[in-house]
Amino acid sequence: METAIDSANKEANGISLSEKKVTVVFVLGGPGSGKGTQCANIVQHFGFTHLSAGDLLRAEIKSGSENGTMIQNMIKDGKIVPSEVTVKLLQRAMQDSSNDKFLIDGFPRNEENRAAFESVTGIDPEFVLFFECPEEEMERRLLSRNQGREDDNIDTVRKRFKVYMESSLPVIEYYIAKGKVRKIEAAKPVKEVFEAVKTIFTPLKEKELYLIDCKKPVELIEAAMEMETEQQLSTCRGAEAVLNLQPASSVSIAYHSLFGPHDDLVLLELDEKLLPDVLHNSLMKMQFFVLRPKHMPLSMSEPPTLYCLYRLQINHCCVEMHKILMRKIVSRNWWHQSSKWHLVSWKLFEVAPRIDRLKMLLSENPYRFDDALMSEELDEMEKNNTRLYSWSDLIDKVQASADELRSGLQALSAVEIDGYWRIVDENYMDGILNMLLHNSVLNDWSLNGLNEAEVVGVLQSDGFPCEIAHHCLQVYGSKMDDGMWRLDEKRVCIHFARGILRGGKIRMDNFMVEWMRKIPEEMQASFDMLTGEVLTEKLGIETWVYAFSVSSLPSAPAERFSMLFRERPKWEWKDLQPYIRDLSVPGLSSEGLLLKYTRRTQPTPDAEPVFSAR
Ligand SMILES: Nc1ncnc2c1ncn2[C@@H]1O[C@H](COP(=O)(O)OP(=O)(O)O)[C@@H](O)[C@H]1O
Ligand SMILES: O=c1ccn([C@@H]2O[C@H](COP(=O)(O)OP(=O)(O)O)[C@@H](O)[C@H]2O)c(=O)[nH]1
Repeated sequence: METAIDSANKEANGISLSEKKVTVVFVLGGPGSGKGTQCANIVQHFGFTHLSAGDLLRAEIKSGSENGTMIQNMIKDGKIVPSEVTVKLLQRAMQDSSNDKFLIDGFPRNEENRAAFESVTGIDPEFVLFFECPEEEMERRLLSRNQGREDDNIDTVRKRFKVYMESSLPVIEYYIAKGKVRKIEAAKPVKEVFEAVKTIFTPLKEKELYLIDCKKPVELIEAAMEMETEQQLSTCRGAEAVLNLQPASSVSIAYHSLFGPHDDLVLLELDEKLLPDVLHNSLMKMQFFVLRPKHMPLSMSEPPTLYCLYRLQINHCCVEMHKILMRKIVSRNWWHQSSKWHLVSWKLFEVAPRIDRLKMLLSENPYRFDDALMSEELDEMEKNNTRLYSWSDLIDKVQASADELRSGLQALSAVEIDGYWRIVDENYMDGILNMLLHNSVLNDWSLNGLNEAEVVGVLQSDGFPCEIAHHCLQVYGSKMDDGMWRLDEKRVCIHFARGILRGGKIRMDNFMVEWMRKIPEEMQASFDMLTGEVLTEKLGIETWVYAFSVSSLPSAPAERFSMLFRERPKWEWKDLQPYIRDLSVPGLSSEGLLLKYTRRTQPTPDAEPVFSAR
């Protein structure tokens, strides 16, 4: 019904459909599936205007229009009224309304309806709400609808079902292929059906969103932001889209029936706490699942990070992420049964792993001399209270695959002690390295041919735990083919340089003297070794040197560049390069990175280019 305010608006504004941005949701489903009933609920909760094509046609008959008799006969026969009539009625109703959100119920009923609406109004529906209901249930409902409708008799009902199967279902299939269909299991009680409907209409921001991490880590926060742009949810290519996800690309996937029979995917189950809800078909909980490409093996001994499901809660101003560990695999049959699940959209977005988080976690509680003393006595209680992380804790907390985590741990020189991954305190490492070097002099060991058992034995007798002694060899040396270890000149020299610079900025000449004094006699240090570790600065005629290690910088490019430009507003390429060469952003070359985050200037054509903040 047009309200007084509606008419006033129309008069004042003369709004035409093309001038206002209109949101349309098509509500489709067989006759008696409950479209009208649920539309009334949606109107109340979500502020849409309900336009029932059938009601508009019946009103047209009542109004005594010239088409009245034709429409009446068609309805009596369960046939579809010509598109031009229906589209005109719908168009007029939308124009006459001051609302801009419409539920169009019972239309388009065939391909011709759909094409005519699209070409006349230029409107593409936001999505299609599809009520799926068995025919017997629809028939039962129609025959007891009791609204005095001429077409709710068994003969016309059968004809309507036939028309629905032949003409209307293809329209639904058309929208399924476009990823626009949100299917509702409509044979349940009205209230339950509405619960499912509600989750579809609830604005994304208020919803808990569940993202799948397929093949590669997924940037959840960016993904969530992207999801807020509704248009981007519309492109959907089903399971193919997941399987073909290219690095650095993003794709929206609506979960729909095209997924179901896909042979390459299996469904994985997740947190046990959620299982009862899912199994009992509580539609509210249906967002929880994970797709796993079948060709990827799943090892249950290691949590399968590659295929984890993330739960995202978007509050007013912050985005919180929880990863839910999967605990069980659910059989494939379950997947097939899942066709009744309602539709959820995801956005996948590939990014580099979050290794910074690993550094942060392990730095909370580095392994120190005290730990070595108390390791034996540390009971479980204490271990739980101190921040220690096992492999599975890290897999759970760091957004990276198992391989990426492994190389991240290696880059941090982390070591597994008593089942927990630890970074060893620098002073402690300094102590053990010095002890090794001291023993090499005492025992006349060559730093190019260290016997593992002998070194570890001696270090143990000096009070270092066996794991730490092995770790020392690993961090500062490499194992040779003959099983002996050789200390790596560069790594040892860098270690001592870092130790000196921990005290702060120092004059270059003093630094060099002290550095040479510290390094073992057999080794040769050169300042080039410290690329990416130190920066120099001219103060008057003196050159000073200070620690600025690439390993202490964040791995996210934006943060990395901001830190670099905070350190120095201008960088020459030779200085900058060591600090960015490890950055990797899927889909972005190093040139691309520079373009994105720096401004390049070249005072004269043959001068070195200089990079500053964008
Ligand atoms: N979920 C439901 N369970 C039982 N009866 C229902 C349900 N939804 C609707 N009905 C009843 O079924 C009949 C058909 O519903 P209606 O909303 O008019 O369907 P449609 O608009 O799809 O033709 C109505 O009498 C309605 O009260
Ligand atoms: O776009 C439409 C919508 C309805 N109808 C006619 O109106 C009847 C009743 O449709 P309605 O959607 O009101 O009833 P339902 O199918 O939901 O029971 C249909 O059988 C058709 O004959 C039509 O021709 N075009």
